[in-house]
Amino acid sequence: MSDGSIEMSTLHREGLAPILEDDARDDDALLGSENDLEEASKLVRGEPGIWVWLLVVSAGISGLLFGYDTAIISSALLQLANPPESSPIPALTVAEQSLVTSITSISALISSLCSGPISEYGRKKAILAAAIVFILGAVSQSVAGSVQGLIVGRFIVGLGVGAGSAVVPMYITELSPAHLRSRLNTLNTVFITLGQIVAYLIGYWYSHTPFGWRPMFLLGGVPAAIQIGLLFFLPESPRWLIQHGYVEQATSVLARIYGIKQEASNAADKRMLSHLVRSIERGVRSENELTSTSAKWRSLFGKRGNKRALLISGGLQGFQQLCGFNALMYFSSLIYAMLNFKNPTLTSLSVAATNFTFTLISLILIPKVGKRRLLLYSVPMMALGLLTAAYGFSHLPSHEITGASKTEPPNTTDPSSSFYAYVILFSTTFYVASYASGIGNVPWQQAEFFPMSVRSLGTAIATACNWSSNFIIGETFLGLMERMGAVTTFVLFAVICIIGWVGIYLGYPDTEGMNLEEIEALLSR
Ligand SMILES: O[C@H]1[C@H](O)[C@@H](O)[C@H](O)[C@@H](O)[C@H]1O
Repeated sequence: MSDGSIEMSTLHREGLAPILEDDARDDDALLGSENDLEEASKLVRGEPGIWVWLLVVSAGISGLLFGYDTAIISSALLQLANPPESSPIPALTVAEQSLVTSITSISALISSLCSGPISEYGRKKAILAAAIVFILGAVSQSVAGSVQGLIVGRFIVGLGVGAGSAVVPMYITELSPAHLRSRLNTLNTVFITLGQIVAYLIGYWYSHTPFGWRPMFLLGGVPAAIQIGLLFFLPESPRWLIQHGYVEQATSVLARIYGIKQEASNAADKRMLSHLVRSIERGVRSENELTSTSAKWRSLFGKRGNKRALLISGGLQGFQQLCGFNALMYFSSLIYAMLNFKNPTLTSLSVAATNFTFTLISLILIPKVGKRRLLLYSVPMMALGLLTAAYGFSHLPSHEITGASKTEPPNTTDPSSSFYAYVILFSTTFYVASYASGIGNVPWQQAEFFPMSVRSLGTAIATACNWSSNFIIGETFLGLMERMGAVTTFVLFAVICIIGWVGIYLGYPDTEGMNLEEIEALLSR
């Protein structure tokens, strides 16, 4: 049965109907604390333990690939811009370098928009499709014999990045028990940032090998192949299963997630399970009311709760990129070279390492402090870091980046220059740490804001806001530095942080520990 409806006969077959009917009779009782899945799960919760974490790790490989494929390009470009004589690809011009970098954001933008309809066929299938595309992209990039071939390869890999970035957080959100949801989603960002570190290390490893860019690209296919193997053991999202009438499978997945023994005769356990199923079923019912895509669009842009969800998640995703973090990720070697640091590649590895470390720290902080508070504390720190960096730049003899090959290092015989170079290094590191603690990962928890009926569509649009802003920053950063200078550029990013903070203060709700249905009710108020 895959028409999206749940027949009562199916429920009888599954043996759940009596329990559900019983629950329905007791609805009033359920409206108290039992209506809170979090509370209910505490009553009967065994330990979901390693199983849920393993699921997230398997799905998180898409995050690893996202990080790897977006970061490996900076090391590959260093080689492609200075190829050996025997190279079939002539040295890339600056315009070609920009295109090879940014084409990935464009295809990620396209595929994130298409990920909505694709994930309607199953979250697992969408993750599988992304993994296959990652492999195709890795192979086509590594065998490229021309600039056009490279561009096609980068385009393909971007399709995998975009689809994975939209579907995996949604899968994790739908699979996680309420009390672990934030943490498990942060784990996905930990994977993204780990992928970026791995990319820098592999880039560094192959930096002196002629045509080292080929293995750099090819290695991106390995985790994707592993993920395809692991996908056989991954369950489908219980929400998707219930939506498509597979109540029995959904029940057994939920039982494992919440650490409930399915065959247990324990009434509390059975009640808990049936309650979980019923609560998802409520969401599914609203899904079934919206069968056509146009009805979903109307609901997304027409219903108060959905409009708010879109504004919050899309706004946060846009802000995550417009605050300029990826400018550092992509161009920090260039900035540190301009500041005359001896080994700019290693210095920029410090950006990736700080990003990874503080994303890990936020894994612990988020459940304790809450996402809203963490954002409100960390975003002003980002602004402070940026303004301090601007202050450092203002004391350097030249604070303009005039293109990869034309950097003008500060006068190193002047000791104050190197002092201000360190001011910039420390303040940008501080900025990265503050970014990673909050805005670097919170936006990816967007799926929780959307009710089931418009979740895949809403998530897809919010993710597209991320990729379009990512593209804007990647394309304009060097131009801004060239035309306005580093001081103005960094002050501009600080102003964006302050505007973002005001938006968060006014609009970002505190959803910590709430189940998805409660969040829906909160946003519709
Ligand atoms: O959440 C991730 C993470 O912060 C990455 O480090 C960054 O490169 C991505 O653009 C972002 O979406």
